[in-house]
Amino acid sequence: MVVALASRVYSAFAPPKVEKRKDGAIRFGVLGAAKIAPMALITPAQSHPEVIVQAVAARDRSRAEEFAKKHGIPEVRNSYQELLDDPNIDAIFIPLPNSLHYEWAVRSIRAGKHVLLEKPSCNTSAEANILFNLPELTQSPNPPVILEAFHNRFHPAVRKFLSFIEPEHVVHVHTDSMVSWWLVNKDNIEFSYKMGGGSMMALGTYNFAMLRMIFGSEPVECVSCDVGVLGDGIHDQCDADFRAKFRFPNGGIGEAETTLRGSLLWKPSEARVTHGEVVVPDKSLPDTQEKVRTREVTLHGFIHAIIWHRIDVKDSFVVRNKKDGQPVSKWVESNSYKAYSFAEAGGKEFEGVAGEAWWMSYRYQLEAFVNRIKGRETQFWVDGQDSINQMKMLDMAYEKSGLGLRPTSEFR
Ligand SMILES: NC(=O)C1=CN([C@@H]2O[C@H](COP(=O)(O)OP(=O)(O)OC[C@H]3O[C@@H](n4cnc5c(N)ncnc54)[C@H](OP(=O)(O)O)[C@@H]3O)[C@@H](O)[C@H]2O)C=CC1
Ligand SMILES: O=C1OC[C@@H](O)[C@H](O)[C@H]1O
Repeated sequence: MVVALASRVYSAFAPPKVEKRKDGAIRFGVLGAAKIAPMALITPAQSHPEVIVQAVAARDRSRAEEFAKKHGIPEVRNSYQELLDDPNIDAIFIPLPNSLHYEWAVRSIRAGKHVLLEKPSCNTSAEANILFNLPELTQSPNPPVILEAFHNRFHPAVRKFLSFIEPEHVVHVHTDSMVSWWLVNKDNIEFSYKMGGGSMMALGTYNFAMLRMIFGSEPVECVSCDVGVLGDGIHDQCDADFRAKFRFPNGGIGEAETTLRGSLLWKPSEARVTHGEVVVPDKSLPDTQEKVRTREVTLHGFIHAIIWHRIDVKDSFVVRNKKDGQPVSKWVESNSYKAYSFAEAGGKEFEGVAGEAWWMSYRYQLEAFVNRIKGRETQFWVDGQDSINQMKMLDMAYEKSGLGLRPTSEFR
């Protein structure tokens, strides 16, 4: 197991470099010399024959030059806008602070570029509503493609996990995620209100997306949202951690908790789903008895599945008398699964979906993004309405927390 992990992670971060297609490769421009850009785009692009990271722009040219040199990016532009104005650039990657996502995504779309937009897509649902309903996105022919970079949703582990879930029967979900305290400095954008900071924006949004996918619906209410702040009087509009509870249309409760000041050692994120009782047909039983199943499904590692993940499915069965509910027999069936590739995930719905065990979620995401641009089929996607709904959930939680929404841009 340790050898497999080491080999997988090594290949994920140092992937085989493939030859780029002479015609039709997508040329990316990157806005900002952001920390996440190598992992989210530059490294995954190395193994994609149809992706070339062509240029980068930073607020300060020398910073962009240094970044370009370090990551083998051939061109540097003097400003973000200059990159958007370049006719040789097909797609823009936006790993800017959250408060700038909306403006630069709108500018990119208006410049006719495809957009890979870091999560969360915007600062508020009001921004998301405008962005994902831009008229350019439905133009014909060849509308630009925009994708909120919810990388983990493209990983086979998440898709396999979802395949065990029966959304209408879900009664409770627990999700947690963390970043160790030593990875996030208080001067980072995560703690700047003006930049759209907060643990829900940075990390909790993954928990929220899991809840939305598990219930297969949108929350009707944020029942509670308790936040912790640094308490230094400077960064206190940003949640350093939170615990929220949502009610979904079927009456089920989804809980999410996250911290940006977690323990020294990493704990994989976790989503634990409890189903209510379901009567399972069983012809071998007499008419006076019924078989009932309750299922618990847990995904350990829903954000960084490439490092390690495990899916546990525990089915508890009871055969009982219909008349008085008295149990006749009880047993538990437990199984664990992993899915680093769609081939490993198995099953009809994953047949033929591309991937390698060493692909990071970002690489799976890039595959889908390119396929969309090329008009090919994509098995999984995050569409504009999905991103708008995601922002609505974040709005709900921030409103409930008392911290208030992150600032909405005045750019139109
Ligand atoms: N998908 C994932 O796994 C992750 C996604 N993210 C997301 O990516 C985005 C960027 O995060 P991260 O890479 O950690 O952030 P960084 O702080 O490393 O990068 C942000 C970039 O934004 C640019 N920028 C422009 N204006 C400002 C400003 N006023 N203040 C600060 N920076 C500015 C800077 O570019 P310049 O070089 O031009 O100065 C900087 O390089 C966020 O939206 C975050 O949520 C973050 C971590 C993981
Ligand atoms: O987007 C993110 O995903 C992974 C986390 O480790 C990171 O802090 C967060 O911003």
